[in-house]
Amino acid sequence: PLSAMAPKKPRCLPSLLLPLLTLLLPQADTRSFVVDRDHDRFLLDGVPFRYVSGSLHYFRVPRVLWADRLFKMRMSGLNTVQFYVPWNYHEPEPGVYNFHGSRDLIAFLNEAAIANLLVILRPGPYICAEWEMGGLPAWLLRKPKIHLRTSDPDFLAAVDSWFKVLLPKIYPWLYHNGGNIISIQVENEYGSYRACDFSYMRHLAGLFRALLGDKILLFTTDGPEGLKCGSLQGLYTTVDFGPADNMTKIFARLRKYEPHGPLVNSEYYTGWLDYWGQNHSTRSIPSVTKGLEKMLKLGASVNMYMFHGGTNFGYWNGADEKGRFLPITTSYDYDAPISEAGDPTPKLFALRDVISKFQEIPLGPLPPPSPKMMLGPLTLHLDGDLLDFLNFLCPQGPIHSILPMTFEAVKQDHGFMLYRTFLSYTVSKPTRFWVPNNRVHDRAYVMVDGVFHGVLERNMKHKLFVMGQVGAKLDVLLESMGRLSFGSNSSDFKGLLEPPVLGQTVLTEWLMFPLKVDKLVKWWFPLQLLKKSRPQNPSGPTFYSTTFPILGSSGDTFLYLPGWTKGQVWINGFNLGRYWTKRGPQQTLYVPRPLLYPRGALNKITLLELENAPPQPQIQFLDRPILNSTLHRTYIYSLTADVQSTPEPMELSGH
Ligand SMILES: CCCC/N=C1\SC[C@@H]2[C@H](O)[C@H](O)[C@@H](O)CN12
Repeated sequence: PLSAMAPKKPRCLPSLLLPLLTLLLPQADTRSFVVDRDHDRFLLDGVPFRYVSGSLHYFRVPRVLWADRLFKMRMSGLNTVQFYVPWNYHEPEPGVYNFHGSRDLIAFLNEAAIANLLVILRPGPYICAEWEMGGLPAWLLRKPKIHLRTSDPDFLAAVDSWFKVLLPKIYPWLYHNGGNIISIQVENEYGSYRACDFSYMRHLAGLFRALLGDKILLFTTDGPEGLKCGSLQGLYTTVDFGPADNMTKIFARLRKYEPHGPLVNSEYYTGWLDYWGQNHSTRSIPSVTKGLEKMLKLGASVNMYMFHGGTNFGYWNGADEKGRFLPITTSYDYDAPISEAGDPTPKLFALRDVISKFQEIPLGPLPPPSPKMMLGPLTLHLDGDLLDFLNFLCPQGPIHSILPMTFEAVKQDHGFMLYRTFLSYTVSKPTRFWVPNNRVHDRAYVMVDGVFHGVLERNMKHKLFVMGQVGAKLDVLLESMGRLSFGSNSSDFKGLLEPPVLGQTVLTEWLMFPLKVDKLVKWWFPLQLLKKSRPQNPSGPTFYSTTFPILGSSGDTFLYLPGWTKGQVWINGFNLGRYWTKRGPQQTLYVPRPLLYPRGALNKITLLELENAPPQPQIQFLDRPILNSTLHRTYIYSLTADVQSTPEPMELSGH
């Protein structure tokens, strides 16, 4: 692997010069990155070194765009890139590993080296990151009593097995071995987790040492309140905080754990995350640049979280729990210096100016924003109700159980599962259908004989009433909105976690259909030819699609779905992510140009609308994002709120 900092060996040197040059180059045996406690600094190859780093998550950026983003980070004056390794992204099933394509971690390390960036690696096993289950694989929950992030033997066995695959892969990339990885984080903000299990942290530290040797710098990161349970003897202690926090107080608290050595902020927040149904988060440029300058003046090493946020494609978003369940949006723009579409922002140039006061900035301009494309409006045709395709979505047929089973119990990790039962008596008047104790995880779309009746949602007190003849099909489509990635003191199982109740009758005898929606959407066969010819419902889970060519010049674009409610989008079979136009604040989905076929070829877009499509099922592609639809009021009310006091439904302001 290429070393990020050693000068590149020039090619075809006269043979007599090569030995001399080799003497000048830092070789693997003289390469080092260490803490100099006598002078409160890092040393790189024996020379004082301070990293100015930025976070970029390869798992949130298509591989073909990695080099572009890393180059822009280097040109911004950064000398290091920090990123997580999500366990669930690479081990989809126990013992099944995927390091190909946009999961090719080694290729990303090499791209960082080519961009002349050192690497701070954060392999977890838990990473938080607003990522599904904080990076832990959902299949861990197939053992329902497992205690995540503790010395639970089942959890440690899975962790050991994973790290015995991952860590040997990165060993050659450690800086002292000739690579660009200068330090590695153990766990993530462990001090914020209730367990405070030092046996677990010691196990991880021992495992990392056993597999990576004793030269690599291992560290921990915690918020200021988490240092007690998050730090560990032998691991360098670092903190995270943002522009509004009291840096003096926090660094003073850090000094109680690291009396000597460089001050490090491993996550200096340049922006913040967004939740569906909440306002878009931003951090002002003056506040962010002021904090960075103050830290650099102190001689601290800093990683800016995020420098480029990217996108939660597919079902990969995580969620928080702050009195209620708050799923993270598809966009992870994070109001970061490099926008979700990879464009330098004013915040980047302002930060670059600050960095230039402390270290050399690469000469040359930042690339301009990428070309953007507008298209449409396009009219989609209705392919059919989701129920029309049940045999194709669940070819192996349903699983029967007296009580409903969770996603994890049937080994469905993400997406959707249909729960079906039959009315054992005629319900002749509107009767409440509900799930006790808020055990809908996370959204349930209710149909009676295929007719959509409404939605039940986690942490919501929706009232839903149904009627039907004896023997009528009662279908409940469950959607997982992403597992808790932070703050969870319990495992976030998905599905109907308790049997629903109709009136006063607990409903039993269920069929579970795990749905392979992504497989069906990828099918070349036009969906509408598969459906039974019957009148379609005006609402409820329904597939729409169309094909379209790009006639003019192509470019990045932003899918806009005015009038649609909530659903999932695929472009040319790629799962672009969730949309929730009705709830916001995100109104558009970023479509990277490489996903689109160039002139002449037909592109295909497929929507699974879960509630209600607009009268005219049209979509557009805009040349700019809409991430901050102002929410006057929201539907969000917690389980304990009195329904009567709930504010009026939200209206989205236009832009
Ligand atoms: C008060 C915030 C505590 C949760 N920590 C957060 S929210 C945004 C970031 C990312 O999740 C990051 O992965 C965490 O390590 C720290 N952090």
